[in-house]
Amino acid sequence: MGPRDGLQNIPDTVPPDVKLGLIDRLQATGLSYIEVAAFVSPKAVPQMADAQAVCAGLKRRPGVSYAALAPNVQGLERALACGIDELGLFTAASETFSQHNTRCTIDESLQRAAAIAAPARAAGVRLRGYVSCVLGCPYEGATDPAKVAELAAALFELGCYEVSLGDTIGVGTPGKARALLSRVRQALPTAPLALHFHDTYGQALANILACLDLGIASVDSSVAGLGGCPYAPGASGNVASEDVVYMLHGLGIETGVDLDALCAAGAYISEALGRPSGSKAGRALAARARRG
Ligand SMILES: CC(C)(COP(=O)([O-])OP(=O)([O-])OC[C@H]1O[C@@H](n2cnc3c(N)ncnc32)[C@H](O)[C@@H]1OP(=O)([O-])[O-])[C@@H](O)C(=O)NCCC(=O)NCCSC(=O)C[C@@](C)(O)CC(=O)[O-]
Repeated sequence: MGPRDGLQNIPDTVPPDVKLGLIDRLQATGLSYIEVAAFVSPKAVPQMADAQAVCAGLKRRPGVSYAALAPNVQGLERALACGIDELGLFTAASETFSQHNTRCTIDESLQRAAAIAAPARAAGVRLRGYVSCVLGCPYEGATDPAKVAELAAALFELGCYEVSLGDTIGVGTPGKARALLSRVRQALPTAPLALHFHDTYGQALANILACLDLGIASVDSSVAGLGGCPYAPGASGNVASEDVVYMLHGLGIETGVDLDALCAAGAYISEALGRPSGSKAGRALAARARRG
């Protein structure tokens, strides 16, 4: 998620060549999915205004899928013109968040997603779904798990190959995350679900660990722990990719990702942004490398 969720909330403009430098380094790690941009309104998210330039500058590698978000047909058209591989369709399990994030109701967000889905699939673009606020909303508080299950099912109906469940503000704890996923699993026993945890309360890794045995093979993360939605006040970044990979490798789970190369990507973007990396594993491995 680094080049998209990771950067969308950064107030200073990050030039396209810095974003492309990050994408180059991420694709060298063995990652097979990189969310590179969002074809959203530049008034809503100014940092994503250069989505076209970023896509035009990609040095594509075989085996890597380059993805972007699109909230409406205008976003679809811009994305298709850029030859994007995958589009992210997004909705939220909270009416108030939906209004803040996309200026429409939840139903309208699904109608917009439906208007994108058929032409995108006809153009050979894969679809990935997102449900935001699955464990809590910054405006409405607790979320009804049944609503999350209903929205995930609706996104699969539209042809998404996978739906990502987003704890947008990072309020989830392992017990609640597991209970939510168990509830969604009742409705969608075999559906390919992904987890998307923000780490606001330091619970993201624990949440992932608590959910791994419920049929999860896909975890969203941002290198250096960057990220946050501009319409989720107080939320911090995604779980750091380096920390997730360190944990999974420690569990003996193969990811295909080179952790040292991932740490180098995290160090690159942290230096470019002039801030310390939000990844504990990234910082520890860098310190160990300096000690020799
Ligand atoms: C949905 C809208 C467009 C509605 O915004 P709106 O203002 O209601 O849209 P509109 O149709 O009335 O158009 C207003 C202006 O925006 C332009 N416009 C309209 N659409 C586009 C487009 N696609 N690309 C470029 N320009 C666009 C349109 O052309 C017009 O320009 P004007 O005539 O004023 O110059 C807006 O609210 C929006 O773009 N929202 C996206 C917000 C966003 O990107 N949020 C972050 C991503 S979601 C997230 O981070 C959560 C996630 C996925 O990571 C998971 C999790 O953590 O939970």
